[in-house]
Amino acid sequence: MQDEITEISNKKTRDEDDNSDSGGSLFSRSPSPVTEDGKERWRMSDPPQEIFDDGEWKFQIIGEEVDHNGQVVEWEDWYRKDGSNTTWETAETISDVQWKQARQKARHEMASKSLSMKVITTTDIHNTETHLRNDAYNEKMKKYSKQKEPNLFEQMEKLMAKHEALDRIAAQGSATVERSQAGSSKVSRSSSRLSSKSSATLLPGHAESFAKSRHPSVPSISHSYASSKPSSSMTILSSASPLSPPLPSKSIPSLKGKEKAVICHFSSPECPSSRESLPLDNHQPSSTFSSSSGEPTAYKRSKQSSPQHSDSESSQLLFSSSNRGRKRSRHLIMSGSEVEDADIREISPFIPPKVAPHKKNSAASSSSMDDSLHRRLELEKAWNIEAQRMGAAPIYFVNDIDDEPIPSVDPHFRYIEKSYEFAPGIEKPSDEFLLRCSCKKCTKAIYCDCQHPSFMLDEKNVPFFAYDKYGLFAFNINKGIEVIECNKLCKCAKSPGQCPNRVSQIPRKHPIEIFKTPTRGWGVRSTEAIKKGQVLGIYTGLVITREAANALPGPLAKYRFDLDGDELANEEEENPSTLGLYSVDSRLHGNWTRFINHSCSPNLQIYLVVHDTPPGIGLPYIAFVANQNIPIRKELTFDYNPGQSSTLEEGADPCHCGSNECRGFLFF
Ligand SMILES: C[S@@+](CC[C@H](N)C(=O)[O-])C[C@H]1O[C@@H](n2cnc3c(N)ncnc32)[C@H](O)[C@@H]1O
Repeated sequence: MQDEITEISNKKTRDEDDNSDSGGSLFSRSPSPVTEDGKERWRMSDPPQEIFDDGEWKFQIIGEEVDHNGQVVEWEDWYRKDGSNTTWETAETISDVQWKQARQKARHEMASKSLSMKVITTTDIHNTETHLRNDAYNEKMKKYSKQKEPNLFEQMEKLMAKHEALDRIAAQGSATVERSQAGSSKVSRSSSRLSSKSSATLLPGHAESFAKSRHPSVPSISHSYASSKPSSSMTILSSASPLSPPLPSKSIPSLKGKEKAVICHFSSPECPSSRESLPLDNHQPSSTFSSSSGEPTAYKRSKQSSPQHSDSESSQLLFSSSNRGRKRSRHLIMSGSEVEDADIREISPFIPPKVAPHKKNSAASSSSMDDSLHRRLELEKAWNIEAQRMGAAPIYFVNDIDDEPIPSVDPHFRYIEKSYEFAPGIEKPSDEFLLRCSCKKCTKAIYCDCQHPSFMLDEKNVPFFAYDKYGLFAFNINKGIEVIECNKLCKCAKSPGQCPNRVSQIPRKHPIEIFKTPTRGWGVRSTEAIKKGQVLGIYTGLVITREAANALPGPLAKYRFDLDGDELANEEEENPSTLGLYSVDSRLHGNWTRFINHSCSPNLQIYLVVHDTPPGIGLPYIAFVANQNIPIRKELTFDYNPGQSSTLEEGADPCHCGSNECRGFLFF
C-alpha cells in the first residue's frame, strides 16, 4: 500500500514538474487525470454532496484551509488510502483519511492542551480548525476512556485546601504585625484589620459547568462555526477581595534560593525603590504632595519616620536584596506568594499620601477622616500592587472638590492593568493561532511575518509599522484598522521593550491621578507632561458578547466599550474592521482608563491593536494615545462618539466638556 502511495505521489511530482511553467492557479497546473494513451492517471473525488437536512449543509472540512471557489483543493497534511489528497469530504468518507505523522502529532498535542473544545465565535472558518480539533479530541477521549478518569472535583478540593492554607499563613502574618505594632496609629491598625483573605470559589453557574466538564461533550461541527455555543470549560475565579489583599508580614516565607529578603518601606531611605524614584515631583499627586518649602513632601518624609508609615501600612512590599541597578529582575512578594517578573523594569513607589490637616478637632470628624483616608489607601494599595506587578507607574486618587474619598467602584472590582478577562462561554483563542515572526529586530515591517495580514500598506502595497523609532504612535493608519504588534512568541521579542513593534505592551510609565471633576464625576490626568504619540494604556475589563452588552440597562452600560471600532469612525467613513461581536465591560474588572471622560475636543484618541489574539476576529485591544502634547495635570479625554452630530437625541446627557467645539450632548 505504502509503495502504491509513494508511486502515486512520485508520479504526481513528475507531472507537476512537467506542468510547472504553465502558470495560473493550482488547478490549471494539475495534470490531466487521463494519460495520453487514455489510461486513468488519478481520479478526482466527487464534489461535496449538498445534503440539506434541517436547513443545514452537512459537510466536514479536513485540514486548515478550504477553497472558497468550490474548486478541488490538494491537502498537504493527509492522504486517503488510495493516495489521493484532494477536495472536500462528506462525513461518510472521512474515516479514510490518513494523517501525515507530523500533523498527527501536532493534532494530538493541540487536543491534549485542554479538555475543553474551543468555540471561537468568528466568521473566519479558516482559523477555527474545527474538524481538526474535534477529530483529534475524539481520538484523545478514546484513549482516555481506557485510563482512570481524572477526578476534577478532587483537584478542586486540593486547590481550595491550598488557598485556605495560604489564608491561614497570611492571617497569622497580619496578626504578628498587628501585635508588634500595638500602640501605632489608627490607620495602620485598621488597615491590618481590613486586609482580606484570598480563597478559591466557584462562582454561581460554574459549579454546573464544572460538573459538566467531567464528561465534556464534543460540540458538533455545525455548532462550531454556526453559533457561539458556550464551551463546557470550567473557570475557577479567585474571590480574593482584590480591594484588600493580605498584608505582607515578617512571618511570610522567605525568598527562594540564596537571595535574602529585605522589607522595603516605600517611605524609607533604605528602600531601593524609593531611593531610585525620589525626588520625583512629577510622580506626586497634586493635593497630597504640595509642600510649602518647595521640597517634595515625599522626599522630606522619607527622611523622617512617621507613625503613619508604619510597617503595617499598605505600602509595604518585599524585594529581593539581590537587586543591582535599575534594570534588574525583582521578586515581588505579596501575601506569602512570590511573583517574579523580569519585565518589571522601573518600579515606581506607591507613596502614601499626606494626611490633610484636621479642621475640626472633634472625635467624630477625625474618625470619618480616618475612614476616608483609610478607604483611599486601601483602594490605592490594591490597584498599585497590580499596576506595580505589571511594571506600571503608580495610580493615585485625588479629590479637591468634595468629601468623596474615592470613586464608587463595586466592592468586588478587580484592577487589571493590561489584559482582558473573558466571560463564561467566551474563550480567548489559544496561542496556537497567533502569528509570529522570526526577525532578530523588527526594523522593517516588510520583513516582519507578523505584518502579512496587515492592512497597514502604503500606496505600493508595502507594509509599515504604526510606531516611529522613538516608540511613538505615527498616526499613519486609517481609522479602524487593527495594528498588529509582535507578540510573546515572536523571536524578536523577549520583552516588550526590545521590539519596536510592541509599543502598547510596554508597561505604562506615566503616573495617573484619578481626580474628582466639578461636573463630570471622576476623571483622569497624569502627574507628568505627555508627548504627542505616547501610548498610555489599553482599556481592560470583562469581554462579554454584544447581546449581553445590549441587554445592560443604561446606568450599567456606562463602562461598556464595544469592540467594533465605531468610536474611530467619522460620519462619512465606513469602519473596515467592524465585527461587532464583543464588548468590554469595566464595571467589575478594569483599569484607570475606565475613568477617562468624554470631550468634544479630546487630547487622546484610540486605535485598535492586537498582540495576544489573532487579527480579524473581533478581539482587539483599544489603545489610548496622546494626539497632542499634553501639559502636566491636564485632564485626559477622548471623544466617545466622533461621528455624532450635535442634534439632541432621546436619552442623551448634557456634555460638560467645556470645549468651544462642544456638541452639547453625550452619546453612547
Ligand atoms: C466611562 S465613565 C467616565 C468616568 C466617570 N466620570 C466616573 O466618575 O466614573 C462615563 C461617564 O462619565 C460621565 N461623563 C464623561 N464625560 C462627560 C462629559 N463630557 N460631560 C458630562 N459627563 C461626562 C458620564 O456620566 C458618563 O456616563
